[in-house]
Amino acid sequence: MRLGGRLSGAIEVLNDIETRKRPVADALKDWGLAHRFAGSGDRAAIGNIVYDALRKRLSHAWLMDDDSPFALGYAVLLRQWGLSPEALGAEFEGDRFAPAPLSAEHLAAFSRRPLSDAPLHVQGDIPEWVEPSLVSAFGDRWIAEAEALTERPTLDLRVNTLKAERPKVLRALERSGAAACKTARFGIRIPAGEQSARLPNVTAEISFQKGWFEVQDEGSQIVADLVTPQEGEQVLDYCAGGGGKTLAMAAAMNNKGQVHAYDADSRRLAPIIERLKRAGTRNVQVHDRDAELEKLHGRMDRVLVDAPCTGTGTWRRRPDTKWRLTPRNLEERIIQQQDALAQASRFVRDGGSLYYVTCSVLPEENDRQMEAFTAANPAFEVVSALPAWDHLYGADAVRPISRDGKTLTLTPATTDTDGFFFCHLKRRG
Ligand SMILES: C[S@@+](CC[C@H](N)C(=O)[O-])C[C@H]1O[C@@H](n2cnc3c(N)ncnc32)[C@H](O)[C@@H]1O
Repeated sequence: MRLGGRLSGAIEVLNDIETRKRPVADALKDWGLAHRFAGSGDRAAIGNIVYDALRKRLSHAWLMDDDSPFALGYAVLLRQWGLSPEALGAEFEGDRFAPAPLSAEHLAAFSRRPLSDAPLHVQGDIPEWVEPSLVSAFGDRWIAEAEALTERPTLDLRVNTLKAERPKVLRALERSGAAACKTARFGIRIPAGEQSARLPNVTAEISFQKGWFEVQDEGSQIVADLVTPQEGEQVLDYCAGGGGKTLAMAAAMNNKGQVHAYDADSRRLAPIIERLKRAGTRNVQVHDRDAELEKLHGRMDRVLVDAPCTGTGTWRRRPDTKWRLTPRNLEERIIQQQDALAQASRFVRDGGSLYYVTCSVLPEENDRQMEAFTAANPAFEVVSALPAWDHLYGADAVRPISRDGKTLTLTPATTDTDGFFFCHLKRRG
C-alpha cells in the first residue's frame, strides 16, 4: 500500500473508534482482519497514524477547524510526520486508494489558526476538566508537561539480572537501535521511530524467550528500584497485576528472601506464573486469595501498593484512555486506592516501609491521598525518597519533580519516562 491507502485505512479505523466507541487495539485488529491484503508494514503505519491522531486530537481539530477522522488523519501527516500539503498532493496523485484531497477550507484553517489562540486545554491536548488538576500538579509548566504526554513513547526493556547483564542483551538486540537507558540501572531503550517506523517485536526474540529481559517502561523500573528491596527480606507486592514490579524486585533481591505477589483480580495475576518461570525467579509466592495473606499481617519489611489509577501518566501509550476518562472514573479510582492502602498497610511490620505508587500525575490520586492516609493513620509518616534516588542514580542523574522534598513525580517532560508518583512511608517502630 502507498501512503494514501494507509491514510484511508487510518481514517476508517478512527471512524470505527468514534462511532462504535471501540478500544483502539480492537478496531485496528478488526481492520486488519477485514483487509487481509495489507502487510504488517501497512498495519503498523495505520496504527501509527491512529495513535498519533489520538495523542493530539484536540489540537489537530483546532488547527483544521474540524474534528472529523478525515481532518485528524491529514493533520497527523502535516504536523507530526512533517509532510507539506504539496508533498501530500504529489504523493496521492493517481493513488485510487487515497482519501479525497484536503478542502480549501481545511488548508486555509491550517495556515491561519495559530495554536496559541486556542484554549489552554486544547494547546495541552487534555480533557478540559483535567486542567485544574494539572495546574495544581505542575503550576506554570503544566502545558509543557501535557505536551510531553502527547509524544510517541519509546519501547523500554529491563534486563533480568538473574540471567543476563546489560551489555549481553544490548548485543542480542543490536539491530533494533537499542541503547542503555539514561537512568534505570538495568534499562534498555529502543527509540520510538518516526512516521511509519515499526517497533521491533522483541518478545519474538530468542533472548526474550530465554528470560534475559522483560518489557517495562523505564519509569516503572525506577519505582520498583526505589523500593530498594534487600536480599533476605519479606516483601509484599499487594497490587501485583501481571507482575512487572514483582519480577523487578525479585531480581533485585537476587532470588533471596521472599516476594509475596497478590492481586484482588486473579485474572490479572495469571500471566505472572509464566513470566516468573521464564525469568528464573525462585523467591516469589503468588497469592490469589486474600485469606492466604492472613499470616503475613504485621510481618512485612516492605509493602508496595502499585495502586489502580486513572493512568494519566501513560497517556502516550494509551491515548484513547485520555478521552474516555471521566470525573466519575477518577472518583472510583480514589476510593479503590484508599481501600488498597487501608488493607495493604496492615502487613507492614513495626519500623517497616510502605510504598505508594501510581502511574498518574493527578494530585487527587497522589499527594492528596498521602495527606488523607497519614492524617487517618498516625502510625505512618512520609519519608523522603530523594536519598534513595541519589544513592541509586548518583548526583549527576536527572531529578524527578518533588513538590514537598519527599515524594517523587516522574514525567515524560522531566525524567523522559511515563508519569509515575512515588511515596515512601515508614511505620513507626
Ligand atoms: C497498576 S495495576 C498493577 C500493575 C503491576 N503492579 C505491574 O507492575 O505490572 C493495579 C492493580 O491493582 C489491583 N487492585 C485494585 N484494587 C485492589 C485491592 N483492593 N487489593 C489488591 N489489588 C487491587 C488491580 O486488579 C490491578 O491489577
